[in-house]
Amino acid sequence: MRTCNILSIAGSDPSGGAGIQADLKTFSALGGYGMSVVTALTAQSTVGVTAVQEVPAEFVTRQLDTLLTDAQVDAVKIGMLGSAGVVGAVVKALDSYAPPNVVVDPVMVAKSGDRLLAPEAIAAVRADLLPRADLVTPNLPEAAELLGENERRDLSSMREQAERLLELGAKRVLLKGGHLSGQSSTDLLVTPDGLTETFSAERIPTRNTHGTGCTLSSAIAALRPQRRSYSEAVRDAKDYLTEALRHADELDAGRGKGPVHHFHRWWGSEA
Ligand SMILES: Nc1ncnc2c1ncn2[C@@H]1O[C@H](COP(=O)(O)OP(=O)(O)O)[C@@H](O)[C@H]1O
Ligand SMILES: Cc1ncc(COP(=O)(O)O)c(N)n1
Repeated sequence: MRTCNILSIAGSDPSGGAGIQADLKTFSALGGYGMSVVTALTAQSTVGVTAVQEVPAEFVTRQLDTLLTDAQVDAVKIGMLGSAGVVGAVVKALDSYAPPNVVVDPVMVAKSGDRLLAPEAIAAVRADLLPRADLVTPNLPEAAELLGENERRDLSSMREQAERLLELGAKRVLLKGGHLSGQSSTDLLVTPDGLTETFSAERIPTRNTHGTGCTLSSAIAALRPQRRSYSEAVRDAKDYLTEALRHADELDAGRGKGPVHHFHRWWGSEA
């Protein structure tokens, strides 16, 4: 079988912990061939984001058209989009090229607290992008923003919120519970057939969680073409992320919230 092409449409993080850089490392670690369309440049370290330079929407379209008229992709991970114009450019490309396995991580705010999506672009993500997603992977604050509700922090509210997110049009929702406290870190996968699956992992005691969301969504995109279902891809992606978190303290990438460690020797070669 040929190696799967996995495309990341996301912003650049020079610290290498999140964004395009994390996505490409994840794709490689999991046996995919990584491609990338850059939507924004950030000036960013483990401490925070000091500036954002958007890529003009027309140039995002140019990147997508140039790539997708040539290459066939097996999955797409969508991360930071920045503005409503860029959301529109990505939506147009999804309609034109209909790539399979579209995983949307609706990135809004970095771990450092800096905004990565203009507030006025949230409506475009909700109305135009979610209905084109095979899977959307919000964290708890993003779920609340998309639903226009207050943030909830317990499992039964998470279940209700995940079901309401499905009504916005995504085919599946993985609501991530990394922002909860407790001994385990639990995410919920909800599909339109009414099935809810719980994915729980040991909570790793580290402050080095920069890029966990980017890594999880990229791992799902890389694994979905290599697995039988989203359920299997999410299970293995979460294992990969948990191990990347377990090894995060081995890195020294700055003074702030450090990145997770993409290191495939410990993850095995099954993928
Ligand atoms: N300390 C941790 N130990 C284990 N898993 C974690 C930890 N923190 C986050 N996760 C997992 O990382 C993924 C991303 O989590 P979350 O923090 O909710 O999203 P985001 O990075 O988008 O804010 C989820 O699968 C979550 O369960
Ligand atoms: C370019 C870019 N994309 C996404 C994130 C979110 O990652 P995190 O929530 O871990 O800070 C980020 N910080 N930078």
